[in-house]
Amino acid sequence: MHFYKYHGLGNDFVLVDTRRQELPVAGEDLSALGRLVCDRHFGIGADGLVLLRPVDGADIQMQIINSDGSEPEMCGNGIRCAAKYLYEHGGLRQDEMRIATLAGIMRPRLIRQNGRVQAVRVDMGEPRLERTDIPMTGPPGRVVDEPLALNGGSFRVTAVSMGNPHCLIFTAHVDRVPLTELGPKLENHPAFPRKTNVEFIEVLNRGEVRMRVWERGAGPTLACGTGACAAAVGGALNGLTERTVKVHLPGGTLDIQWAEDNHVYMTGPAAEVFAGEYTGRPV
Ligand SMILES: N[C@H](CCC[C@H](N)C(=O)O)C(=O)O
Repeated sequence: MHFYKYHGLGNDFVLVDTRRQELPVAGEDLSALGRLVCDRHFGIGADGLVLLRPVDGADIQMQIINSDGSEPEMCGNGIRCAAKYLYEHGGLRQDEMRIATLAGIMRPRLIRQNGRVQAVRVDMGEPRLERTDIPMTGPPGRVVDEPLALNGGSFRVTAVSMGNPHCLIFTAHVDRVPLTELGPKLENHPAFPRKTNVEFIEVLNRGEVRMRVWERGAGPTLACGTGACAAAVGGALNGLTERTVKVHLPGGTLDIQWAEDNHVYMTGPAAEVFAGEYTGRPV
């Protein structure tokens, strides 16, 4: 199976264009393929598998498989990588693209200089704030600075969906958060019927935050695009930031704008690392 390896600020993906080849899976067992391909010892190694497929009503469809084999609705860093791949290798020589995902049609726009893709600005659509849309259990309404019981205590959380669920916790010192202890407990908290991504956010000023993320189905990653979008929305909802925010992650910085049209725009890089052939046994 021919693949490309990309990353968005260190959040890395194996990218497979299924228009040109069959997948080495029996019976579409994509979960098993995702787990194997993403394994950093028994496979290629990545936070996720990005599959590009033909589709009606958009330029292409992007399907994501997390490294634990689960299938999320959307992936922000992944869609920037997909857009760059499509322009440079995938035969889509256009700057504005429409990529169908389970979270709806996303609209990346390439920012090019000297023929190379320097960055990608993605219209990530509207945030979902209603509790049932996160989804999260509890009474109807938004989840903004609400107590969530954990470990015998409670955390003040804000919940935002960008098609995939995000549990945001604002903290004074993000470097002191025991991410590997709290991440899985919050990811699997019973209040989130479809689990959740978890973001710890330190507000530096009204235009900048620092963030660490524990991703649903992937664990700690160096960056999370949908998480950065959720953080900008959550910061504004809590009155802590403006609606245009620089989100500093361990892997780098994303520029997020929650615009007046209620769409969230994410701008950041995408990097091609290598191309290769997966010659392991089919799954
Ligand atoms: N693990 C995430 C999907 C990938 C999101 C992240 N890589 C991004 O850049 O948005 C989830 O299950 O919702």
